[in-house]
Amino acid sequence: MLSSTSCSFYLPDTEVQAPGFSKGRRGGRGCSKGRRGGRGCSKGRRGGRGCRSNMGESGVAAMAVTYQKFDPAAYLQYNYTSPRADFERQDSVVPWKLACLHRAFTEGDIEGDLLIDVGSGPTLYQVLSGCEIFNKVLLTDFVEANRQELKRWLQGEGGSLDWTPYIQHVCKLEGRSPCTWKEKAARLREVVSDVLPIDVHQAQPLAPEGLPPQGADCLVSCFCLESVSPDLDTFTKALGHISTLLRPGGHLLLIGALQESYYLGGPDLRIPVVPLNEAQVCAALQDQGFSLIRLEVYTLPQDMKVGVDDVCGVFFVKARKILKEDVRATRGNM
Ligand SMILES: C[S@@+](CC[C@H](N)C(=O)[O-])C[C@H]1O[C@@H](n2cnc3c(N)ncnc32)[C@H](O)[C@@H]1O
Repeated sequence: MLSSTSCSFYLPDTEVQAPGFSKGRRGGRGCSKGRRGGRGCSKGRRGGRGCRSNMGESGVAAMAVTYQKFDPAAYLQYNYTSPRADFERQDSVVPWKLACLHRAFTEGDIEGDLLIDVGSGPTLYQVLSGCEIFNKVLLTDFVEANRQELKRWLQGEGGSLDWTPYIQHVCKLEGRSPCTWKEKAARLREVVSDVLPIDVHQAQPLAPEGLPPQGADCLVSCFCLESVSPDLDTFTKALGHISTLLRPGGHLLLIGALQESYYLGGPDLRIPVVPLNEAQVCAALQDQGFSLIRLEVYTLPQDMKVGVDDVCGVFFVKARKILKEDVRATRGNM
């Protein structure tokens, strides 16, 4: 059985409930430890707004420098091979992420033309379900080496990781034979129209050329915002920046680390992460105009803690960008 739970949160004006979910074995708040809850001047629910300023900005600049040393092949080896990606194991984290994404994409409420993946890194797993729904998918990353890694796979040159077992696994989730994996790989190569540079710390994270003015129909982003933000305030702001890429009413699928303070982006490259708990994720979403549909939590089994980070769990969020008229109605009620 997966160490997965769905959670309910009661925010000031929103009841956040996981519809149609039964509580998991742990029945509650997953891996919230309350042990760190933010860095530097972060305090309480939102993490001390008053102290943002130079600290956040210099932290962002320092992270940009650190990321120039990111090693795609090492990162893939640490996080996307066994035991974290063991398709024979029900409680392995990668199959859990693929199942969350598959379910979210196939519930019938996500549709449109354009899917943007924010901070793709060197990975493709996050768009394996969405590529069947959207005719256009944009992959994005800050680091040139990651964009090159993705382009190599898209051009059929292989790459640092063999994605075949991932594609086969998603074929199975879709009720198809794993033997059809080549069709799915071809579909992905067909619909990914570009691999673009992005910076989530900019008010306009992507160059606007070629993007529809109304925004994408769906965003997916995995392990990006908390891994590039020096504090909770910067994380929340980055969420607001990527929200500008999404049309009102569009969906956001967000996967991230819980209570993680660092991960390895290469041998000897410790990248700091803002440690988050579920309530902070929910508060940031509400702050930036998202209405939460579902939050699920996966707790890492002991043997999945392989020493490349201090992650404790993983959250999966399905949310919707609030329509302008709903924002007005919400404000009217305040
Ligand atoms: C932990 S990795 C996540 C990669 C991948 N999405 C995954 O699920 O494994 C964080 C990614 O954020 C990217 N990144 C770093 N700074 C960024 C920024 N300012 N804006 C957007 N992405 C950034 C990194 O290059 C890296 O690929």
